[in-house]
Amino acid sequence: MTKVVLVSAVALIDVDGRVLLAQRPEGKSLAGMWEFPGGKVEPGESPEVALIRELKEELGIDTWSSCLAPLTFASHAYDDFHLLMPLFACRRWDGVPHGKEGQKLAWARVSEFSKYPMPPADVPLIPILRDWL
Ligand SMILES: Nc1nc2c([nH]c(=O)n2[C@@H]2O[C@H](COP(=O)(O)OP(=O)(O)OP(=O)(O)O)[C@@H](O)[C@H]2O)c(=O)[nH]1
Repeated sequence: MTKVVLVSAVALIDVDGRVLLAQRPEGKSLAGMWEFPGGKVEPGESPEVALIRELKEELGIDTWSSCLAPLTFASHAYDDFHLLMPLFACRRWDGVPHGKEGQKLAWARVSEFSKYPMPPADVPLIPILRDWL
């Protein structure tokens, strides 16, 4: 039976309309792929709370539930689990994002996303983000 894994992710959007992508480090699944910041929702967490925690842990920034607008979601069958991933949009945070776990970051226009290979689950999200921005 497939396990559904809930992962919360965000398109952080800067004043120029660029979106932050983070590269998955070596040694992890999908290493080298560029993804939206976020991570697994732990038991007892809402997607928003999980995202706020992950943004602090991974990027060293603070944001708030009121700044997280639901945008779309990914639903993708990986070999070993089914990913369900709400994608929020966020334009307000405190601090300057930096890769606290050594991951590379890139601010990219959606029109440049083809330069940044993304996990298969993320591919259908790109035109939605492009039309929305
Ligand atoms: N944060 C994030 N995760 C994504 C995206 N697209 C996508 O398929 N994922 C998958 O969602 C899961 C996120 O888990 P995670 O980031 O909290 O945990 P992890 O690095 O330890 O993953 P792992 O257990 O697969 O190694 C990973 O399997 C990752 O490949 C995305 O755009 N952002």
